[in-house]
Amino acid sequence: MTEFFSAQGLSCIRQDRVLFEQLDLTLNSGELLQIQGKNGAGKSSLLRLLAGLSTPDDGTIYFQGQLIAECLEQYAASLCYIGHQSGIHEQLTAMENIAFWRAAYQLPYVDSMTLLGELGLAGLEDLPCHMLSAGQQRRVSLARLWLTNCPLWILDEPFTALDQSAIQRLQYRFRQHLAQGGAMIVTTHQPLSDGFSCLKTLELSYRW
Ligand SMILES: Nc1ncnc2c1ncn2[C@@H]1O[C@H](COP(=O)(O)OP(=O)(O)OP(=O)(O)O)[C@@H](O)[C@H]1O
Repeated sequence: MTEFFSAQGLSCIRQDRVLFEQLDLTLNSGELLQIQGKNGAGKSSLLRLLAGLSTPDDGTIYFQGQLIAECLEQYAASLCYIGHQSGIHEQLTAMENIAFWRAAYQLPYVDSMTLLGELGLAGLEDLPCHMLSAGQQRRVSLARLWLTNCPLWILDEPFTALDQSAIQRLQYRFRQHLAQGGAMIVTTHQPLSDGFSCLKTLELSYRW
């Protein structure tokens, strides 16, 4: 059977420092890989490689049996990557950001008011996002996870700036995605709650 996602022999060098080398990982449908490590260990750098946003110094990455370097467009269409940056248009409202993502990614209709209400943003739908707090902006950014039908999610510190209720809601969404056969790779300094039966962890050690 074709593996869902795998990487072999990955190396990454930044400013003459080897962040990691000869790194292997595999991910199957329904699995969550949590990448942990100290500040500067190379977690975001690894995620950017896995998302196809940068090129490894060595090694190969496969998605559904194909080298991602050889199918980047198709890979990008299967991937929902949310990095440190919120990725929202700050001059636009939460409603307008959702409308933009729906149009850009040709996503099916969604009741944006209801979704924003579920995300705890009721009453704030029509404010430009630059007027929202950091946690509220993060919630708008993460609304994409309720819109997307991409099978692979790669999320860099998704819990940053979120309060406990938003973290719980987000972890519930993670479980839905995994139960539907999706897979995800996440960096977080926060422990995940119980209930992730298919949790793998990878500890990146800080190398000098
Ligand atoms: N584009 C780049 N050019 C040069 N150096 C970089 C680049 N990206 C990252 N680095 C360096 O690589 C190292 C690892 O950075 P990275 O952001 O991957 O760490 P991290 O584990 O995600 O850290 P944190 O937990 O603080 O987010 C850092 O020392 C950083 O300065």
